Amino acid sequence: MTCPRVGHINFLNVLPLTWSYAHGADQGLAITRGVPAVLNNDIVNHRLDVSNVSSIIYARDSEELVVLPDVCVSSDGDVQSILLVSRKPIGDLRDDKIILTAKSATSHCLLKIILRGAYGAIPNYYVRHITPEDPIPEDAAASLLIGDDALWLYHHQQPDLYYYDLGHEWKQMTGKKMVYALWVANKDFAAQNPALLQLVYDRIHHAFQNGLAHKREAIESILAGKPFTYEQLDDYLGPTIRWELTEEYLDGLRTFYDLAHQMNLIEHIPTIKLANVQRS
Ligand SMILES: C=C(O[C@@H]1C=C(C(=O)O)C=C[C@H]1O)C(=O)O
Repeated sequence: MTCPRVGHINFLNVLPLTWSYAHGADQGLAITRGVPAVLNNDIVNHRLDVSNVSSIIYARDSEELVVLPDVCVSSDGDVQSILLVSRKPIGDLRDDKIILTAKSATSHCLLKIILRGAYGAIPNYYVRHITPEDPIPEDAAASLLIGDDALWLYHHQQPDLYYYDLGHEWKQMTGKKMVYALWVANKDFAAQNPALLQLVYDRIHHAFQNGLAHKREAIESILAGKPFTYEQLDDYLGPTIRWELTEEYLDGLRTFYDLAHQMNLIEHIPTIKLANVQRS
């Protein structure tokens, strides 16, 4: 049996899954680790069979993909790790230059929707590699960071800069939950390999449950190599980041797709097609 090729975004926001993969759940899976922008590209180009990807990618390629049920990366309000850091208050940004992290896709759209919809601003956006230690280049007014970079920045705020949590801003603007990442499978892989698809779904779904049951151990296992305290990660993983793709989260995702479409960020509003697996 060939191993399904599975992508894994190596951010702390999926630590329960990372921990489970390190404790046997990766058996029989060929796992590729990377940042969202790279894995987004890999799944669309058939270099992966299943991956967690930026949620906007499904809207851009929904004809080729199916969504795994029950798992996602989301928040109901504050997310801590999708952050706009700015030299001026958000309401004063107009046609300024804003740098977008090259790691992301969903947060780029989320920021454009929020700045246009809630603040009437249409800034000039540029995609670049940025580091949390020096987040806003000289020539720019603000920067957007995601993942562990943003979480670090969230905990190391400078008094002369302004910080905006986009999960918070989204909730304020729409009243909805927000889904940042989905697990998707290539449609051909799903159609031709139903047993392997079921295996990957079971593995990922159980791995989250198992990783969460070992939350303390999972956090302690990575503390030495990461610039966060136990308390910061305990708060981030669970109350803040959510992983259940329930109807309420799907509703938030549909609103995101609607608004992205209104702003011409996606060509059509996709119907969310769930993969045909036995739910566990
Ligand atoms: C919550 C987050 O969501 C991430 C944001 C993504 C994006 O902006 O494309 C992709 C995957 C998610 O894991 C985060 O960055 O911490």
